Amino acid sequence: MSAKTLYEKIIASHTIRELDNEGHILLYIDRSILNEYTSPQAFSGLRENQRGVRHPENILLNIDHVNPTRPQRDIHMTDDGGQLQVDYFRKNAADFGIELFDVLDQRQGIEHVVAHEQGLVMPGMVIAAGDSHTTTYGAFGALGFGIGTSEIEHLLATQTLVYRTLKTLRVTVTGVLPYACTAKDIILALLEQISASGATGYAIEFDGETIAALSMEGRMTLCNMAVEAGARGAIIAPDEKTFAYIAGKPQMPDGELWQQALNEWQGLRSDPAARFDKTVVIDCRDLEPKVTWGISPDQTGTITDCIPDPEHESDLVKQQSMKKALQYMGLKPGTPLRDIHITHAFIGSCTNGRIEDLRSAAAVIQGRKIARHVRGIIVPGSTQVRLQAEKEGLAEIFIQAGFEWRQSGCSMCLAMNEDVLAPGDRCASGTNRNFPGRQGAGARTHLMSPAMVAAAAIAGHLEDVRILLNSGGQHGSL
Ligand SMILES: CC(C)[C@H](C(=O)O)[C@@H](O)C(=O)O
Ligand code: SF4
Repeated sequence: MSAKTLYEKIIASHTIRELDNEGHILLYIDRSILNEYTSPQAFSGLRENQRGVRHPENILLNIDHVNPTRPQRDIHMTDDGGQLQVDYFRKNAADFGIELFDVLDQRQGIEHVVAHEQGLVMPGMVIAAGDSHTTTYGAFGALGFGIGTSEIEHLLATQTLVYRTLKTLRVTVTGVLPYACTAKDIILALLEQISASGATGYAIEFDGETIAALSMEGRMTLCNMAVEAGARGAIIAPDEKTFAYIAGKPQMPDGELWQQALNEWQGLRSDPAARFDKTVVIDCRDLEPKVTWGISPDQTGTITDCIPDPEHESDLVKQQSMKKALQYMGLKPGTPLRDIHITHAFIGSCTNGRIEDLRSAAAVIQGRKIARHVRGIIVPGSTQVRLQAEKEGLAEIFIQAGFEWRQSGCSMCLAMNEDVLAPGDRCASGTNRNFPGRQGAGARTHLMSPAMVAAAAIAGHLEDVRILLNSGGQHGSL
């Protein structure tokens, strides 16, 4: 048998049959998590065609995109469109017998935070869902990818998908992560290196000493944002850290079954002789905290940099997109990134709304106040994350510093509820997308790690978190 990559092994174990010679297969899908925003037409399709859901027990419905995150949890949405979507979602859950995590459910949150909290993601699984950041599950050695509405309908009816196999891209990350750098900085560095389309057509496998040293939450941040490079899948081979993290989660097997599963999972790694279609190496030794200055996540710099000058860019296509970005962002070439003033600071999302993210932000914020002109908002990734942060005293640190402390949801990551920026607002954001209008029409987004958002909130402008960590008594590490 020829040597295989982990991706190829997972695909092989889920292939029902090959459909042609061009890489199309019928793929078995273990689980799916659907949200109120991308699933309505799929359910309408089932209803029109009088089809049922093949395996309702393998599907989870979870409200996260349009719900308000005001401190008082309310089951009502703020706009009629959102209310319609949620009402229909609730009806679909009831009519098709699918479990729903509604807004008052203690298990609710952003789907990519909820899934692993509940133990729904296991190494070796294939999870397809109506959301592009389903790649997050790669952190556990599962293949996760986003699908469109008609595919959701197919999946619901058959628990399978017609799938085109991808090429494989190995991203080896080496070096000890420098002080104050996080998984977010690694993924922004990768985007800068390979561009926002550098992984289109590929499934990524991350490996290397830096990945081995990353926490599970850091690995999730990395796999989550791999989709911003175009990857429809980003896997990390499961290791002892993975098994320790998932053990005991509500839906994980235990006892004899857990032992059997562990034995299986040990084999989930690429064979040493496996061939990848492409390899990229990211050397972290000189990494510094990163921020985006443009309207694509690959328009990224180091916080100590200045805005680049498009006139110095020889690639004309790139030059044009830089000009467009600077125009939208209201920025001039040569401006130090640290001189960019912000109006808002947002920490949340499925990229950086987990407990470790909140801890790293709190380490910077503790004992400080956010700048007077900055509105700071923190939206925990899930209700469980919120409760944990409240228990640990993090919420109190944020509130004392002047942040709004919210309920969980996607919120200002994509501004589909009432958390919308106004034209001209500029936000330091721990999220994943910065295209025009993402956080509100005419609003400007700078992506960075949660610790960097915290630093910007305090300083009132984009700031090097290392400066804050080095000054002021009790501070010192993330
Ligand atoms: C709404 C949904 C289609 C979308 C996605 O698929 O990623 C959203 O979650 C996002 O982050 O832009
Ligand atoms: S938090 Fe943002 S990126 Fe994640 S699912 Fe919600 S909208 Fe998409």
